[in-house]
Amino acid sequence: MKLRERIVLGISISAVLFTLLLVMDLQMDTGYSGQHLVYPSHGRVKFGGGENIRNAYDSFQKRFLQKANASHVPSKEISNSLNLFGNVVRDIENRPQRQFNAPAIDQPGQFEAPGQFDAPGPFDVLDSANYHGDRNDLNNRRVFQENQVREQHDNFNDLNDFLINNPVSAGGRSGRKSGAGVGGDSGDSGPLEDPIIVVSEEDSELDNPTLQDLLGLELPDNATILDEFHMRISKREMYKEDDPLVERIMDEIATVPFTDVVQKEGGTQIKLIITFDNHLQALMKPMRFPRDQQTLPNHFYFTDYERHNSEIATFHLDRLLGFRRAMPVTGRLCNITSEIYPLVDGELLKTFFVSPGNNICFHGKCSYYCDTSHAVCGNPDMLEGSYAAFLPDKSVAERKVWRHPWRRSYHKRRKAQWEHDADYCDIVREIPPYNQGRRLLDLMDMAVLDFLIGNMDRHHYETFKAFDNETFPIHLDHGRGFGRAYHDELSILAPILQCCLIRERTLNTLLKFHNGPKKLSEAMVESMSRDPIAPILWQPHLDALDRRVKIILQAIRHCIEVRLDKPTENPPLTILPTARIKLPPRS
Ligand SMILES: Nc1ncnc2c1ncn2[C@@H]1O[C@H](COP(=O)(O)OP(=O)(O)OP(=O)(O)O)[C@@H](O)[C@H]1O
Ligand SMILES: [Mn+2]
Repeated sequence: MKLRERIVLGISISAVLFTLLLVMDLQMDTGYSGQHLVYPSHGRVKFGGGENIRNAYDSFQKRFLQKANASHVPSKEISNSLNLFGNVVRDIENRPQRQFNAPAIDQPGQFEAPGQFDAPGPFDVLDSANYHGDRNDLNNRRVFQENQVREQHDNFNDLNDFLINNPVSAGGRSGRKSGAGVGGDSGDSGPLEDPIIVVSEEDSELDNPTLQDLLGLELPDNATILDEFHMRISKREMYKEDDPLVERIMDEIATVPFTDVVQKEGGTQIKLIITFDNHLQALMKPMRFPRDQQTLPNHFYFTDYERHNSEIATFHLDRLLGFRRAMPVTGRLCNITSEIYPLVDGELLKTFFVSPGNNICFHGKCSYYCDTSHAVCGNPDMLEGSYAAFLPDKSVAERKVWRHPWRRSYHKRRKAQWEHDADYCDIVREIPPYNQGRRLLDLMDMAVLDFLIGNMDRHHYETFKAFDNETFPIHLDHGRGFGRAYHDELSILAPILQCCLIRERTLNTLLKFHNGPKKLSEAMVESMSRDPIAPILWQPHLDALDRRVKIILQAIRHCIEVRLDKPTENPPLTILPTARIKLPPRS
């Protein structure tokens, strides 16, 4: 082939590959199928059609030319400019001894091993001069304490009334007469434009096929209990309420010997895929630091270490809230030397070492925190981790990946559209799959879950393809919750605050936990008490759960008051994250 022909061929292939890449990226918004979400330069969102080429170009500009916006993983350049690693090292040096993950073996008693995890009095850590959290949070702690003493219990009777009289069914939006039946206090008000509380069909048992039904799967003779669990995953939930398989799977994952350990490819932090003697598999995230260690004040949400206890606690929370959209997760203590080291090979094996303190460590390969100075270390070889039962293999049950409409920008200066567009929800409401059915309500549920745990890292979500669009979003990846016990991040509630929308059942559940007799924190302690590495949550995080339930209820109350033009005593909740000071201009 002549040189010219080769060049032409090369350019053609690049063009085809580039187009493919572009198409795949665009499809992410609609879960790899359906219509494309595109933003014209002004006005409302339109769907692919006549303007396809122009829109594709706009999207291309957004996604690629403004590259940092495109990914939830900050580039190396960003992390370097944050002096990320430097901060961590400094912080570890400054941290009081008792907070080390793996103290040298000649400091017995300092490691918070399961059973011995001596949940500190609520404020020990903060009272020490060495508090490593956000300084503002210290003030919040005082305010929260004072409020607790001063405040009378508000049982949100107005919301209860509204619940009884007002909800509209998910299919009934077209009528837009949702407020017509408003009774009680609000009986004199006119109809609402949009429903606030929606009765979803999820309570019904109808039309709830399982993966087994839809994929025509048969359980082989040697099937594991996890295979059985997978077959029963249904269109509306990962597992049925009180399904005995859930506890059985957690018990087995917590006790059965390992037979294989490999590192999970991709992702930002190290995760291991563990195979057990009974052929079950789990995704393991190792403990990084103790439960009372707050998010490092110099870390962004996307550079925060993941917390194994957050993965565990969030599974329990998801179940208590009645969502049942997460895979079972249990804690487990393992011996790195005898249970992991003999089973690993290749690149992972090369990263094992003994630290100067004689603890067994490894760091694996990943884009963050996978080097000697950020190794995972045992005490001296015992390591806590979270173990999430594996999802069905993608070859059995394919999943769709969706961009979360309220994802953050993952750029240290740029903002996401929802942060400066108060009407952002109106845009989302018109885009499939958010324009009908359950999906928008599911995002509200996800916001409830994320707000309660303080997770700011929900960039994508996944659904099972077999169930099409009228199915639950899988609740995955909760390693970044429970980092700041004295800060309630209202921006996580943006979907609820901007849409003024919540599923009736979720609101009922929140009211139930708020008014008791069992508070959410109590139900959580009870639910997590059987975990092998209980207690899972530091008391201030449990207190935060109860406090945040109330904030969500206040947000819904505020929505109703504004919609009904009622005088409101409550100031609006602001969704903007705490303003950060700016660097002064350089002369
Ligand atoms: N229980 C599970 N079983 C099988 N696969 C899982 C499970 N949990 C998560 N995954 C897959 O592994 C991927 C990475 O997991 P996860 O998001 O928890 O880790 P991560 O390091 O936080 O990744 P990222 O940094 O990309 O968000 C997920 O996108 C999901 O597809
Ligand atoms: Mn993640």
